[in-house]
Amino acid sequence: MHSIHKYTFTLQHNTPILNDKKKEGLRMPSTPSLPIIDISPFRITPTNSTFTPSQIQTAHQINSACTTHGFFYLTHHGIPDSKLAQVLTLAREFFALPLEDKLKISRHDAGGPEGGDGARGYQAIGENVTGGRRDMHEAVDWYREWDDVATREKEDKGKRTCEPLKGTNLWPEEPSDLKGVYEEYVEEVLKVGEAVVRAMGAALALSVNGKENDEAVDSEVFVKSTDKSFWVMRMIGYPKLETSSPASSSSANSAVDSLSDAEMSCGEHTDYGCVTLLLADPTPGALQVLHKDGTTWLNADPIPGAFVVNIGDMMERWTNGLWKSTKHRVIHRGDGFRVSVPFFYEPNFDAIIKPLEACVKRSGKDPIHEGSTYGEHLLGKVLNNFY
Ligand SMILES: O=C(O)CCC(=O)C(=O)O
Ligand SMILES: [Fe+2]
Repeated sequence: MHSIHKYTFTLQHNTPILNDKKKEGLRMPSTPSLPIIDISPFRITPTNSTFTPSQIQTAHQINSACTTHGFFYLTHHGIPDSKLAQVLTLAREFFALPLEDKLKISRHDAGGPEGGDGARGYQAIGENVTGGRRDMHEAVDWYREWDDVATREKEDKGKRTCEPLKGTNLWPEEPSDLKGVYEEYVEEVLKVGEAVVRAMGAALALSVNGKENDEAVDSEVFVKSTDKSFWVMRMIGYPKLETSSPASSSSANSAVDSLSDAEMSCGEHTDYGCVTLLLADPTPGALQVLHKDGTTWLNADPIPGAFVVNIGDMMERWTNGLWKSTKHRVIHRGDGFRVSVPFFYEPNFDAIIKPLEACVKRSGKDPIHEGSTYGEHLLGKVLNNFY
């Protein structure tokens, strides 16, 4: 256990708050913080296989961030602030609608008469469950559309039943410009995702290749496996939690265990895919990231114009655990209604994800997984309510 456990972490300053008496004679531990990474060197398609000095610098920062935290801030990604603001404003406008309007695009179970696919659509507050507990948020999910969707709809001849994940996206009528703005946003954020996984490939190649390995990492491996990314975009609304704060604690377990199921905005989890690009409104103190020590929760407060980026379970599998997908959670006790729009930049549905040979050797461990397609992994998640 920590002898000093009452720290408040904020991202810009990371200042541990101690009372004056305790400050005296105390050697301050180094304060953890999430790194800030400029992705601009990787926004251009490489013309040859050598990296520029600025790419090498960014790649090293990515390797360090993914090894240490699995989380970082991403700047210089090319999406204007005005566009990010528009996406968040539209989310806020949608969630402010009467429930009956939001229910018009409800998510339904796959195979049922409503034509749901168990994945796309709106979930009201408390419908989403994480780790067996109801999450106090509402959300709409959109996925990459299938290329053959028009043919399938014709063949369906009005039966309106659907296999898991095989439906089409549900867009609200109001706000009327939401669909157009969000579809444009998807195109832009896909480019950011590509730049990030290109940088991650470079980071891995630079850190692993030539280090007692006869295998090398192809730095384009993630770009190739995500060129038809089966992405998910989730628009989330969080009402302020009404219940009182749990006993102040830096212990992950005691904090979680003392909460009833009504008290989590989004329960502790890792993301199940490749790379998450999180856009969130400025509400501080809501998103918390579990530090490597396994007990300290760090506030990942938004930095204006930056994405909070984290790696998911598929990246951990690819790297055979060299990079960890980190636990995080949302506890929104701040002011007002919080909105966030995470974009999950995922592998292609049929991409086979298994530990890269060079990473297996570097890790000195047996492969952590025998390999499966991303689609199989995702279907397992959908069928088990994303456990
Ligand atoms: O809203 C947030 O800040 C994070 C949401 C999240 O972790 C998720 O949807 O996976
Ligand atoms: Fe998450």
